[in-house]
Amino acid sequence: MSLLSSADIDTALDALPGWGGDAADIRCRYRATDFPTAIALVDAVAVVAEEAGHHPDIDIRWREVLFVLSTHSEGGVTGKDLELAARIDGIARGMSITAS
Ligand SMILES: C[C@H](O)[C@H](O)[C@H]1CNC2=NC(N)=NC(=O)C2=N1
Repeated sequence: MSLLSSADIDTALDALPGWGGDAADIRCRYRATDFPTAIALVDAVAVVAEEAGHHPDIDIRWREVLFVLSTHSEGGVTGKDLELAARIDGIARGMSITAS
């Protein structure tokens, strides 16, 4: 997949509240009610990431989880990252977890 411009990324991220980024990577920090729920979010994301063969960088701090996506082979953001961001957003919504 080819690299996306900052303008393309901004437009796509309008549909994903809480997500932001630039041509280098896209990111969102979610805040769960507690630590086990944050880990459950990471666990659910791990399943779809493994299926997709595309894996977020994840920073877990108590009940907050930061997901950072980029396509390493391309050196920036591609459609794969937008697809995974949309999947993560859907999982978080399903668990009633919102961006912090
Ligand atoms: C061979 C394998 O599919 C690649 O190394 C994948 C693994 N997961 C990945 N994840 C992310 N976020 N970016 C990549 O470029 C990437 N490459």
